Parts: sequence; C-alpha cells; structure tokens
Amino acid sequence: MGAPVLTAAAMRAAEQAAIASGVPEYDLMERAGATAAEIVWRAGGSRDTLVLCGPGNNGGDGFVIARILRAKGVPVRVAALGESGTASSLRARARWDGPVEALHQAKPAAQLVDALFGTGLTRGLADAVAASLERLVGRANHSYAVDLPSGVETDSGRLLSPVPRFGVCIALGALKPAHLLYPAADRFERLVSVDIGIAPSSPLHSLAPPHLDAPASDAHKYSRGLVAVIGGGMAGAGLLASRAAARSGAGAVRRIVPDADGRGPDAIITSAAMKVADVAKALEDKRLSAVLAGPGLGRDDGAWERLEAVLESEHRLVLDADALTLLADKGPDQLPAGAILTPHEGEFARLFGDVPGSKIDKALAAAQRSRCVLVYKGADTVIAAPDGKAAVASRGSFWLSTAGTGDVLAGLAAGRFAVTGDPFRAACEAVWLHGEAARQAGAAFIADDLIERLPAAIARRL
Ligand SMILES: NC(=O)C1=CN([C@@H]2O[C@H](COP(=O)(O)OP(=O)(O)OC[C@H]3O[C@@H](n4cnc5c(N)ncnc54)[C@H](OP(=O)(O)O)[C@@H]3O)[C@@H](O)[C@H]2O)[C@@H](O)CC1
Ligand SMILES: [K+]
Repeated sequence: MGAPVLTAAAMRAAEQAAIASGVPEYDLMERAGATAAEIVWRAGGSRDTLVLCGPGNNGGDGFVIARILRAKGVPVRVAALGESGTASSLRARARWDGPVEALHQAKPAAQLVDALFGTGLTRGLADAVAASLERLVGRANHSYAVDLPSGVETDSGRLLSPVPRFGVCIALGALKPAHLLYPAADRFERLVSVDIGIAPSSPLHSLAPPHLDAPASDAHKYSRGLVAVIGGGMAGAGLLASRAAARSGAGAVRRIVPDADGRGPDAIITSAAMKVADVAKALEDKRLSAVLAGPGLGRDDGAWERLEAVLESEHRLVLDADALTLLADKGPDQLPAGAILTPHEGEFARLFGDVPGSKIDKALAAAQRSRCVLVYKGADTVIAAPDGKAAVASRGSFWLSTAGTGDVLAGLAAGRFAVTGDPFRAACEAVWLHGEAARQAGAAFIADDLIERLPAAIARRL
C-alpha cells in the first residue's frame, strides 16, 4: 500500500485521536513546525527568509518555523495576515520574539515560506492576499508551502483563488487529496511528506509500487493467464492492447477479430470471428482468465452485439473505450459487476453523469454504483473499488497524453487481471507499470514505445 491520503475531516479526526491519546495539540504544532524548519534549513542554510503566517494553525506552524530558523542563525522576517485565532497559533505567535509585518507591506526575500492557510481554508483568498502571495513567491528563489499551497481546496485539489507555483510542498502528518489531484498537484515541483507523530489511516492511498511474482516452476501458459482481446473495425487499437497484454506477464493472448489480418507478433494468436456466434464460441473457452473489449471495437450494431456476447460470457472483464461508450448509450445498468472499467473524463461523464465531489469521490461513487473497479484516468488517475478503497496515481509523465496509451493501459489491466484474478490489485499494478514504462521511455514517446519498456518495468518489481 502507498501512503495514506486523508481529507481535511479525516485529518482533524486523526489529530483529535492523537490529542485524546495524550499528545497536546500544541505539541503537534511544535513537531510540525520543527520538521518543516529542518527541511527549509537543510536546503537553504542561512538564506534570507520570509515566513507568511495566516490566522489559523497553519499560521501557527509558520511562527514555529520562523522561531526555529532564527535560533539557527537564519535571518528571518515574519509577515502575518491579521491576528492569530486559535489557542495553539496564539501560543506559537507569543513565542516568536521578532517583529510581525503586515502581509501587504512585506518585502520579498530569497526564501519564502507560505504558512497562510492549510486544511482549514474554506474559500478563496481575497484578491489582495492572493496578489501578495503571488508577488512574494514570484520574487523568491526558493519557496515552500507548509502543508498545502494557500488557495487550494484540500479535498478536491481545486484552486479556490490563483495559486503560485512553489518549489516544495511539505505535507504535514499525511498526504491530502490536493497533494495528488490536479490542478493543485501542479502548484509545486516537489512533495515532501513528514511524520508529525499522528498515526493516519485511510481507505485512500497514493499508488504504491507493486510487488510482482515471477512464474512458479510448474507454470505454463494457461496457468499464467490466457487473455482474449475482442477487436473490431479499428485493428490498431486492439493490437496495441493485445501487445501490452502479451508483455504484462500473462501466459498467452488471443486476438478475436472480424478478419484474420495477419498483423501483430507471432506470439499473439489471431482468430477470425466474423459472426457474433463465432465470438460467443471463442469465449466458451474455459481457460480464458480475462477478456478485454473496447479498444478498436467500433460503435456500430455489430460492435454492440460482440460486446453483448462478452457481457454474457461471465469471464473476468476489462471494458475500455468503445465498450464504455456503447454501454453509456445502451444503459450503464448493464455494466457487469466485478469488471475493471477504464474511462477517461469524457467516458466517465457519459457513463455516470455529473457525480458530485472530488475526482476521488466520483470514482468511488461510480465503483459502488457499478460494483466494478474504476480506473478513472487522467494526469491524476484514481483507482476505486466498490468496497470503498481507492488509490491515486499522480505526478507521472504528462507525455502519456498521446494516442494509444489508453489502449496499452487497458491491455495491461487485462493481462494483470488474468495473472492475479483480483480486479483492484490488477488495476493498481497496471497503472503503476504504465507510469513506470512512461518514465523509462522519457519524452516524446509513442504508445508502442511503452510496450517495449514493460518487461523492464516488471523486472523492477519482482
Ligand atoms: N491536523 C493536524 O494534525 C495538524 C495540523 N496542523 C496545521 O493546522 C492546519 C489547519 O489549521 P486550521 O484548521 O486552523 O486551518 P488553517 O488552514 O490554518 O486556516 C483556518 C483559518 O483561516 C480562516 N480562513 C479560511 N479561509 C480563509 C480565507 N480564504 N481568507 C481568510 N481567512 C480564511 C478560518 O476562519 P473562517 O473565516 O473560515 O472562520 C480560520 O481562521 C494544517 O493545515 C496544518 O498546517 C499542525 O499545526 C499540527 C497538526
Ligand atoms: K500553506
């Protein structure tokens, strides 16, 4: 499992649990401030520093940071937004024995620490405050956001007012959704998560590198998983998916297509299934461990009939692309429980409509409603299971925004589903391997390049 991700409310509950177990709230603030100060000091030594402090506990952290940096000999100034309004922040402010400037009058410094707002932000910053923050971050050579960049909504990652881009974001105690969801996740270059002595637990995690197994000594192609990819008119997309499935660690891949076109590597068996009855017959093979439908399937009546045969087959299913569009048209109630669905934003909206909440909330609601594992794709990808657990993959390569990468992901998901038999685990493994293949491929790659990188990505996790 990756690092736990806590909403603002879950974070408050974790904080309350720590307080109930005997750790005073102010001790948490001192720990948070000391840990953040250590990070700033290690990177910046005695650079001229300006700390911006807000009215709540985020601001309290800022006063602790300022005090500790100053004690280390760092030239520190503090600029505050109004008075401190919580018991702990008042205490932290009282221990700062330097002057406090008004935010709008503060002069820039080489190093800027933003402790204006954290998880308690309830609305966008006033224009003048947002402008001061933008000006001071823009003039600093090094900038740090304490817990969150001020202006981002903790649970959704939305920007409630303009937010400048920071060098480092120091997540206190646990990750929050805004550390992983865009656009907030793009408001800092580097994310550091620090322990402040609370024990966060959550059904929501950042996506962790998977632990994969090499085949056992008695493995054979069927025991390792036989994948069928149901193709249609657009052979290329189905081929990309088939080739990704073939390099996913599964034992064998069959392409079931209208015409035996002779394309693809020799290791992939292509069977011609002209009629729906032929598709249904091909799906009668009990050795099939997972079936993928969608990439290149088409959207005409013939495609729908082939998809119906897939839905009736009772295999483990991965549904992507055209399959999702067809299901959105024909009625999402026909979504087969237990499948993996891999919609991008448009497909998600067509299938489930306007679901309220953050991207994580939307994915979880859709998973619950469909009783499927959702891989809600994008620059941030949310993998959600019907039982309420979710993983968020973020901060990967933006070069993945190119044709065919979705087909590769779908093929990978089918392959890993065939190997593991567990849809959530398979989806997490597929998303991680996809991201790792992109990382290895570097820049300006095409979807085919990702497939070539999959064996090395898998080898890293054995
Ligand atoms: N959880 C933990 O374990 C620990 C948490 N810690 C730290 O506490 C932080 C959370 O602190 P917090 O709850 O006091 O909220 P915070 O972000 O400081 O702001 C709230 C204040 O701002 C106000 N306000 C809101 N929006 C506004 C706006 N647009 N413009 C102007 N004002 C606005 C709001 O008042 P309101 O007007 O909404 O009534 C309230 O006064 C967290 O991020 C972390 O840094 C650590 O110290 C230790 C352990
Ligand atoms: K902040």
